[in-house]
Amino acid sequence: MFELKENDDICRQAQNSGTFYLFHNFSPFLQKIRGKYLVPQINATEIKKILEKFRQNEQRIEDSVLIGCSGDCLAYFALDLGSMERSVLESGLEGSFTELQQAFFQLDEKDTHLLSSAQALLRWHDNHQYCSKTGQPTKKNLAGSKRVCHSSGIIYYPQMSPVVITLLSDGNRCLLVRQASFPRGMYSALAGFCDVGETLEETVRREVAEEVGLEVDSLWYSASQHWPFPNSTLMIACHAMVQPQETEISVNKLELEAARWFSLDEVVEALRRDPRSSKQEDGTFSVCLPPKQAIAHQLIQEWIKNQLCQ
Ligand SMILES: NC(=O)c1ccc[n+]([C@@H]2O[C@H](COP(=O)([O-])OP(=O)(O)OC[C@H]3O[C@@H](n4cnc5c(N)ncnc54)[C@H](O)[C@@H]3O)[C@@H](O)[C@H]2O)c1
Ligand SMILES: [Mg+2]
Repeated sequence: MFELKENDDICRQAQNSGTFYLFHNFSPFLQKIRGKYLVPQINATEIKKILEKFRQNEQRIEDSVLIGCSGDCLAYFALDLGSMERSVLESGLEGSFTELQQAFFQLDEKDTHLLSSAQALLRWHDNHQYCSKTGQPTKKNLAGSKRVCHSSGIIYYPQMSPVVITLLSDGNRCLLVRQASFPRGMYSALAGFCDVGETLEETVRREVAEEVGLEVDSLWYSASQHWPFPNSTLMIACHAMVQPQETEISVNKLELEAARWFSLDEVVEALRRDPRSSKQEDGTFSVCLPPKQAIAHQLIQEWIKNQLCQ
């Protein structure tokens, strides 16, 4: 990856043997076969044919960005054809440009990872076309790993915002929260963006105090994931404990709609429930939890495992 990022000539060669994922205004090109989404992988020759068919300059392939590399050094690229007519492209390519969020939870792990990195990188380039100091256009290197303002020499690198997500426990129960924007009935672990200069531990303690008014006693790291919604974040997942005698919650209603402690049985039952069928006969929604693709799900699974091992 380093050579591909740093050397435009090597990257150009890799484009000729690489695999491309197409987007249109940040929506990936997908095919739906027997109810399942497939992510077509297109090679450089096919991309050039598509560009030729739609009377686009072959050079447009150089607008693509590098999003990864396979074990046997096959490079993956993403190309956004947003300036072209969407419906014409779709009928020519026999598939459709689908909102990432719509397909995300039905795709294979490798595809979700590549498509979310691709969308984040394409968005970053779209938002950084001008130097914020000089106002002059910036130019991307071939791989898309940076943009340079040739007037000031400033180099811009793609960024993600760090977010901590914490599953809080009092030893017997775990704390789950919901924002008004979550799907009905859905509860998740408590999340918050890192402030500049903060350590992850400080963010966990501050967010827990701000959102539910509790004091974290101890915490430990679990895992991380890139999360593309609504913008590119690096989710850093932690477990944390409060003292069992200090569990009274004070919900910050500006940030959360609700927060409460859940027993092991309640969590196990909620995890079994399909979020799509959590609506009850009286119109209310049963508690449901994030799907397996979200790191919150992994934290909850780990907590259950720990409780069962006690
Ligand atoms: N993958 C998962 O399992 C999972 C679960 C829960 C939340 N999340 C994600 O975590 C993210 C953060 O959670 P939250 O909304 O509770 O955060 P939060 O508690 O920090 O509240 C969001 C507010 O923080 C401010 N903010 C500070 N820095 C920001 C930045 N860089 N970008 C946007 N807003 C910023 C804004 O005022 C925003 O309204 C969300 O984007 C959400 O999608 C992911
Ligand atoms: Mg939050």
